[in-house]
Amino acid sequence: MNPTQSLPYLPLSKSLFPARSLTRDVLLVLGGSLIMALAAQVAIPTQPVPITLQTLGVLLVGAALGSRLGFWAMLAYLVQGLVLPVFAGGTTWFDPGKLFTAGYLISYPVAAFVVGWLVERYGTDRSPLKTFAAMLLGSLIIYAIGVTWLGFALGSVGRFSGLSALLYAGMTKFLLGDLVKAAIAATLLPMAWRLVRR
Ligand SMILES: O=C(O)CCCC[C@@H]1SC[C@@H]2NC(=O)N[C@@H]21
Repeated sequence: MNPTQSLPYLPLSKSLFPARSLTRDVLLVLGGSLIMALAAQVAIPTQPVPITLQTLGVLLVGAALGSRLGFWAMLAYLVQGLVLPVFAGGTTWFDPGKLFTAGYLISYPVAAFVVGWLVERYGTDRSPLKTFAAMLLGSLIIYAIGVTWLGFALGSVGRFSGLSALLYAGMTKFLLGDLVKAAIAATLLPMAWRLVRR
């Protein structure tokens, strides 16, 4: 049995396309990974970690696809990065900068799963405030994994210069942007639901 079957709320995509089929799921997963690839191209190349729209993409795709498909969409995105320039600023896994940003990328399936599960369990995407809170939790997961990885990566090349420098380079400088992204998601998702219910 599908473990998410008994959860009380449908994510947006399954409400729009209720007929279950493998084709629907594959198209949603590919669509989700395409949104990520596009979001990654909106990037400001700061060092060692760029500013990008990926976090907004992860959280929106996770909420709209639900836990299972959101997870698979992020996994598909990570696999595409082996051969296609789908990561920040048109890069692949073979870009040297991935030494520092791989932790963020690896966190995306986990964050999308958790945000999708919150939607399916509590209907968080129906309310701006709950969407905002779910986005912050998703971001926390991304930073927990991303910053930990970044610390080890900087250490491995002799560039680790203390916890506060690490937190600034890997998290603090992005926080204002994250609040804006969470606010955008908190506006878009409940608005989409209002349109769907018409
Ligand atoms: O190399 C990549 O494609 C991944 C880039 C990771 C960017 C991280 S995600 C969280 C934080 N917010 C941003 O805007 N940038 C960093």
